Amino acid sequence: MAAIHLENLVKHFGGFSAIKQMDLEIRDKEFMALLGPSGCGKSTTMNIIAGMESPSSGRVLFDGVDVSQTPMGKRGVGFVFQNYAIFTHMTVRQNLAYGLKMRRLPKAEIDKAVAKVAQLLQLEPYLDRPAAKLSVNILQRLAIGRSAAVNPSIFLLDEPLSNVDAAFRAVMRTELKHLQREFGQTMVYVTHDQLEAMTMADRIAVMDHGLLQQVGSPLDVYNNPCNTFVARFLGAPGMNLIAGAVVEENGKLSVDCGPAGRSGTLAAPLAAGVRKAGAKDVHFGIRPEDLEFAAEGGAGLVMQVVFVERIGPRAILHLTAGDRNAKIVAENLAAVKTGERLRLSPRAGRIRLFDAGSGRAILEA
Ligand SMILES: Nc1ncnc2c1ncn2[C@@H]1O[C@H](COP(=O)(O)OP(=O)(O)OP(=O)(O)O)[C@@H](O)[C@H]1O
Repeated sequence: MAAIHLENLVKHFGGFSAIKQMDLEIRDKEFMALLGPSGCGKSTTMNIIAGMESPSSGRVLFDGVDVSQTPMGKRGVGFVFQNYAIFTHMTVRQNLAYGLKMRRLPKAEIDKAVAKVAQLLQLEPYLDRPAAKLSVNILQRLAIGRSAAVNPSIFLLDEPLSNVDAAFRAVMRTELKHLQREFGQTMVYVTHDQLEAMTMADRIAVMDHGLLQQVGSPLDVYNNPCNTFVARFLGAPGMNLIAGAVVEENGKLSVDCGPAGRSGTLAAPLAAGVRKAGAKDVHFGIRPEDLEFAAEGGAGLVMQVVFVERIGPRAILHLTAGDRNAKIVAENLAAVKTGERLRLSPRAGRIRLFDAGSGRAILEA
């Protein structure tokens, strides 16, 4: 068992609060990504879990036991940083065996563990090479392998792929997930790259300005962001958020998005949520892949194409209507031209509304 509980965590550096308040449960054997923009407090959180920093207040519990005062070396966590810490005077095999030797394990056991990690991380061809001669990609793979070899029940990785090239990063995303399944560790993974978080994590903890914004499965946080920060931060491009005002006509609610026009009638559960919240000024949220072309004369927003960004078979259309902006992502947009006016309607069930004042999502009722 290796569940982690961060309880009422706060961290100040002098007068600056890097973590304002944080409560987070990381389940045993879970792959949890800490995701957020630079400076939001991800590494500080990770360092507190590792024992490299102590919290200003609050507690860190491993399986219900308070480890807040336990020194790093006694916490039994593996840690891999952005900058690989490898002994360059040793071979790959010696690096992989290092932690196991320190634990004075029998040679046969060390050999077995090294062979397993080398196979999982595809380090077999390099085993007898000096680490000093390895490429950056392989060095980082070795850094991960060296920490994994001792099979810590908690494995912390802080931006481990940010220095490796894009193709290798894609390979490592799969390998890391595989490694975690194979070893059954609780893995906490710090990244500002949503693709890494979305592809590997069981759950994502989204942070901003030292505060936890939302925790959930990748699909849940993507589909149901709790506020406008999460809505914008996840997705490439992020969710469209078009300023609007709720209007009621014949007992039906829709959103008037000013120069972009009026949305269709809101579905009953969302309309009930708007009524319950008493929301008036809102952000009309729709993912760029959830805006479809609508028939002329029908309901929907009308916006003009200002830029067509082609990415292979897909394109991102940049749209505007007065001071309102939006983007669509779709395939087969070859015929669309800059300057064209498009009528757009959201895919059924995909509209999200956020209170304009607080930025919080308006939930269905
Ligand atoms: N030892 C320190 N002394 C003073 N300020 C610090 C210290 N460590 C971190 N900070 C500040 O705390 C804030 C959070 O830093 P942290 O490294 O946790 O952010 P992050 O989300 O991991 O971002 P990045 O990806 O850029 O490292 C930043 O503003 C940083 O400058």
